[in-house]
Amino acid sequence: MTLTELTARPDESGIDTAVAAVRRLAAALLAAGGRVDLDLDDLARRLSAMAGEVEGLAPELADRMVDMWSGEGVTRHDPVTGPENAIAPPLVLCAEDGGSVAGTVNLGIPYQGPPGCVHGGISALLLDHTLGVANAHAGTSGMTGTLTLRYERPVPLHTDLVVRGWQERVEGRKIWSHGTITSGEEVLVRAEGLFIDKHLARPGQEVSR
Ligand SMILES: CCCCC/C=C\C/C=C\C/C=C\C/C=C\CCCC(=O)SCCNC(=O)CCNC(=O)[C@H](O)C(C)(C)COP(=O)(O)OP(=O)(O)OC[C@H]1O[C@@H](n2cnc3c(N)ncnc32)[C@H](O)[C@@H]1OP(=O)(O)O
Repeated sequence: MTLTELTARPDESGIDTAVAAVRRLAAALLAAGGRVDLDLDDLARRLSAMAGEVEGLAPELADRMVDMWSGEGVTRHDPVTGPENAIAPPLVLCAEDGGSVAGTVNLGIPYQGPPGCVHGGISALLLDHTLGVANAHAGTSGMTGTLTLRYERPVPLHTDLVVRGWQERVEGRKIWSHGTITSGEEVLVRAEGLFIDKHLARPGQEVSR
């Protein structure tokens, strides 16, 4: 089966690799903690200088927003799949037979809630977005109205997890979608979402789908 990718796979050069380095640094700082044999004040100065260098190059926010939301932009900057977003794992979602979408992700300590486990809000974030992509894939999408999660088992860190979503049914402007996070055969989290077919205008464009 050839999997159709619905979200952006990170590029191996350019912005995606710079963002991947930032993601790695955030995880490394969290892993190291404050009691390391390193001049953290000096490190902070060097990192702040780098941040200032990039900030100084950024276009006007309004222009950047137009750029972000044009073309495939929707898949590049979001906090779940976006390779340009350092807080995204990032999750790559593919279409599956039967209309569902799914991707595998392995989450480290920046996403920790209970000891050694993924934070419940992170599970909700991954599922909210995955259901949204499943809706877009099915052809009728909208904004999340209500999202209900059932946390069946603790979600382990440092483990391959499959995040899956599919659209159940559409009635008028209401879209019901379901999803799961699984490890092997075991369902760890179940989600039910009620999305409302409403679309905000993308910056620089009329309302679009
Ligand atoms: C990267 C993110 C991109 C987001 C793009 C969005 C679209 C997708 C496009 C491409 C897809 C690609 C990727 C997308 C991936 C992820 C998507 C992320 C999703 C989000 O992250 S999105 C942010 C969180 N989300 C909000 O920020 C919503 C704030 N909220 C509102 O904007 C309104 O509140 C709204 C629109 C919900 C309703 O407003 P409205 O005025 O259109 O609705 P109205 O009153 O006409 O009700 C009509 C019928 O829906 C029922 N109803 C109303 N509200 C309900 C609710 N909350 N729950 C359950 N049922 C509800 C009524 O009870 C009535 O039912 P009935 O007809 O039976 O009486």
